[in-house]
Order: sequence, then structure tokens, then C-alpha cells
Amino acid sequence: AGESKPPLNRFPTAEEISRQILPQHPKARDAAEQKIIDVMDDMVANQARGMGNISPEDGRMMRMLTESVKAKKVVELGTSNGYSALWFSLAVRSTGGKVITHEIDPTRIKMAKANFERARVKELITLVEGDAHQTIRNLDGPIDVLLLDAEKEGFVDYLNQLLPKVRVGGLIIAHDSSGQADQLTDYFPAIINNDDLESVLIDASKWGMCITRKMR
Ligand SMILES: C[S@@+](CC[C@H](N)C(=O)[O-])C[C@H]1O[C@@H](n2cnc3c(N)ncnc32)[C@H](O)[C@@H]1O
Repeated sequence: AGESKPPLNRFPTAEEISRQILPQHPKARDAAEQKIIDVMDDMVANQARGMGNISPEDGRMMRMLTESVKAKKVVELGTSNGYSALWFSLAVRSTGGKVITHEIDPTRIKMAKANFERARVKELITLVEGDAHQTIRNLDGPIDVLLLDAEKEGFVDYLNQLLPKVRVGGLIIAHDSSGQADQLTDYFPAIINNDDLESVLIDASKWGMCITRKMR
């Protein structure tokens, strides 16, 4: 924070605006949020390798969206070590909501639990262990925000299972929608050919998020 950058003598590119001009660091509104952000910073510095975490830009966008739709229930598929869930926890602290996140890998489950513990968000986040294709079957709606960030080939099944539980006006965020678009050749038709859904690609970092709104 506060680091000064030499002025550009041309129009900045979108990446320069995103990475150099707009603030990179999340803003805390109180000490509890600062605690969460401190843990997120530590995860970026010391745990990120091989975790497949979302970028900070995408996290900021998800936090804004989640607060904007006043989400009470956020469902995440693919917790990894808990980085994106912590971004959601910043949002649900202000909406009075909860995050239910799903992960299959025991090592990552252990890391996520430790991160949630030290960020003091255990009452905001429920971590469901196991294969999400099975564990989401008993999930109750209404879901306000759904993040698809587990294995790409599973996205259509996740959508089919959970779309009926997403509330009208709710959001489905498919992560890596540009970075791994080649693995989403079934997913794109599934959302495009559904007249109840409207979608837009937000490419704040190279991974991209396809954000879909349930219109009716
Ligand atoms: C890209 S990472 C998630 C990153 C995380 N959302 C973040 O930004 O911090 C994908 C995760 O999905 C998990 N995963 C893959 N298949 C799964 C399944 N069938 N059920 C639950 N989790 C799964 C992987 O173990 C991996 O940790």
C-alpha cells in the first residue's frame, strides 16, 4: 500500500489498470476483517503453489458480487486450502450469510480447516468433505451465489444438480472460464441454451469468470 509508481506516458492497458493502478490489497472495515486479510496474505505468500487459488482480482470481484446480491447462502465447489472461501467470508460477514464449501482432497481439507481456524471464520464457513457430486445432493436452497471451481468436467453435473436450488436473481460463477475454456465445451452450451440464464465473462485476470444470473 502507498507504493508510488512512475506515471505512464500512454493509455494504460487493462492489465496495467488491474495490476498497477487499482489497489491490489483488500480493504478491511474492522479488526476481524483485518485478521482474515492477514491470513489471506500469508496464504498468497506461503501456500499458493499448487493450490489452484483464484487471483486476488477475482476474489475482489466475488466479494463485491456476493455483497451486492446480499447473499445469505454461498456454495463453493472446490475449496482447496480455503483462499476463495476466505474472500467469501469477508462478504458474508456484512450480509449475515454463510459459506458452504466442498472439497475432496484430504491434504487440502486439512490446510483449509487450519486456515479457517486461524482466520477465526469457523462460524461463517462450513467445509463439506468428499466428492461434491455426492455431497451436494442433500444441499438445501435457496443458494444466492454458487462458485464452480472444482474439476471442469464436473461443471455441467454441478449446474444440473444445483440450478434448481439457486434463487431467482442468484449468481453462478464458473471459474477459469477463459483460462481453461477448452475444458468447458459442454458447460457453455448448457448455460447459453437455457433461456432462464444470462451470462457475461469477466476477465479481470487471465483465468476469467463466467458469471451467470438466474433471471426467472
Ligand atoms: C482450482 S482448485 C479450487 C481453488 C479454490 N476455489 C481457491 O480459489 O482457493 C480445485 C479444487 O477442487 C477439488 N476437487 C476436484 N474434484 C472434486 C470433487 N469431485 N469434489 C470436491 N472437490 C473436488 C480439488 O481437490 C481442488 O482442491
